Amino acid sequence: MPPSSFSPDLLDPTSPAYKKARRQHYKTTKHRPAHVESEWTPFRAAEKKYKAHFPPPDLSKVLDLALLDETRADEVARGVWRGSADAVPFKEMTLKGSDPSLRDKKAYIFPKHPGLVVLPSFVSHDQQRQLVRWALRDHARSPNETNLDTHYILPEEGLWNRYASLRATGLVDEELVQPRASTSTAPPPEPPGPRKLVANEPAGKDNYRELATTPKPPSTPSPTVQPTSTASLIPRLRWANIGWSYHWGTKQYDFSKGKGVIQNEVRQLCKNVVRSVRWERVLSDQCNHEEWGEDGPDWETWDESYEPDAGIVNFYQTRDTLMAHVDRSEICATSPLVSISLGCAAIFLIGGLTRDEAPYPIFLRSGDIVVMSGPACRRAYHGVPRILENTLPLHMQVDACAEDWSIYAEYLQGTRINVNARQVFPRGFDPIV
Ligand SMILES: O=C(O)CCC(=O)C(=O)O
Ligand SMILES: [Fe+2]
Repeated sequence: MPPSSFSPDLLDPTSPAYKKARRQHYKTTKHRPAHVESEWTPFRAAEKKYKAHFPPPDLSKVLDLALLDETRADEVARGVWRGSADAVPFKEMTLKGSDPSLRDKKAYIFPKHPGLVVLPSFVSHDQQRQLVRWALRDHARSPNETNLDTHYILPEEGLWNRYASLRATGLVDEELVQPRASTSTAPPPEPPGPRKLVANEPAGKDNYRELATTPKPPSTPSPTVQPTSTASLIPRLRWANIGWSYHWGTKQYDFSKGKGVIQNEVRQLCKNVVRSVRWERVLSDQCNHEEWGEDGPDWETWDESYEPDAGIVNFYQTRDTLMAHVDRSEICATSPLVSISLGCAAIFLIGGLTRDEAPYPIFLRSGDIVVMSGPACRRAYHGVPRILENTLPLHMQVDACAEDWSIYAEYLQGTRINVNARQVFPRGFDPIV
C-alpha cells in the first residue's frame, strides 16, 4: 500500500512542490467549462472546496475542536492540517454518568443544528486500536457482507487475515483472489466502485410493510473483474455491514435476511455515548410532535431504550469521499446515529434538509464521535469530502503498541475508518418479517 503522496510543502505557495502542482492543475483544468460553478448548490460548493487537491483547501472555516483540548496539542501540532476553534457557533456541555473518565470529556452542540452532538476524543487510545483490529480482523469477513463480496470469492478466513498471514510468509503479491463472475450466469452489472446515490423513499412506520416486501435482487458480479492479489484488494475494501442487512441497490434494509449481530463492544460504546449526553439540553426545544412521529419526542427514554441494531463500517483511503446523502432507510427517523472516527482525520460536512443549506465543516480526528439525533439532524444532508493526508496520530503509529500493531499502523497511514451504528425500529415497534 503506498503511503499518501501529500507533501506538507504543498501548503507553502513558494515551494517547488506547490509550483509543480499548480502547473499540473492548470493543465488538467484549462478545458473545463467555466459556468458550472454557479450551478452548484451550497452543499456541492463546500464538497468541491474541501475535496480539491490543488490549491490545498483553506481549513480556517473548519471547526477543529481538538484545538480546545491541551492534551491533544501534540496531535494537532504534528499534522500539517488544522482548522479553527471558533469557525461556527457552539455550546460546550459536560457529560453525565459515574465513570470517572467522563469528567474530562466534553460534548458540543450547535444551535443551528439541533440534534447534532460532537464528542471529541471520546474513545480512549487503547479502545481506538481495539476497534481498528475488530473492524479489519473480526468484522470485515463472512458472514458480514463487504463491498468486495459481490465481485470476488474472498478467502474463508477473511481478506485481512489472509493478507496478514501471506505477509508473514513473504508471499503477499503472489496469491490471487478469483472473481465471482466466472461462477455466475447473471447479466452484466455495474463495475465495483464507491457507494452510488440512489433516490430512495424515506422509510417509516407507514410504508414499512411495502418496503419489507419489495424484492431485493442480489447484486451481480462484474464480468470484467480479473483475478487480483490479496494485497491489492486491501485498499479497495470500502464497507462492511453491521446488523440488519443493508441492500445497496434499493437503499433499503433487507429484513428477510434476519437480524445480524452487533458486536458487544461497539454496542456498549454507542450506548455509553447516548447515556452520557444530557438530552434535555440538546433536544428540549425540539418539541414539535409532528416531526417526531405519532408517539412524540422520546429522547427522555433513550438512556434505556436506545439499542443499535444496524450500521456500517466505512473504510476510506485518502482519495475517497462520501457524497452528500441522508440516512433515511431506518424506520425510526429520530433515534441517535452514533458515528466513530478512527485513523486519519476527515472533514465532515453537515447541512440541512436540502442541499441548498450551506453545511458546517467539522474536523473529525481519531477517537472523535458524532451523534446525529432528532427529526432535523437525522434527516440532514451530510458527507465526507476529504480524508486528510499525514494525520495519523502518534498513538496509532507503528511504535505505539504491541508488535502485531505494525500491519494495522501501516494500513492506517493512508486510511480513515468510520464505524456507525443506528437503531432501525422505534421503541415498541414489532417488525414482523
Ligand atoms: O464517515 C463518516 O463520518 C460518515 C459516514 C456516513 O455518513 C454513513 O455511513 O452514512
Ligand atoms: Fe450517513
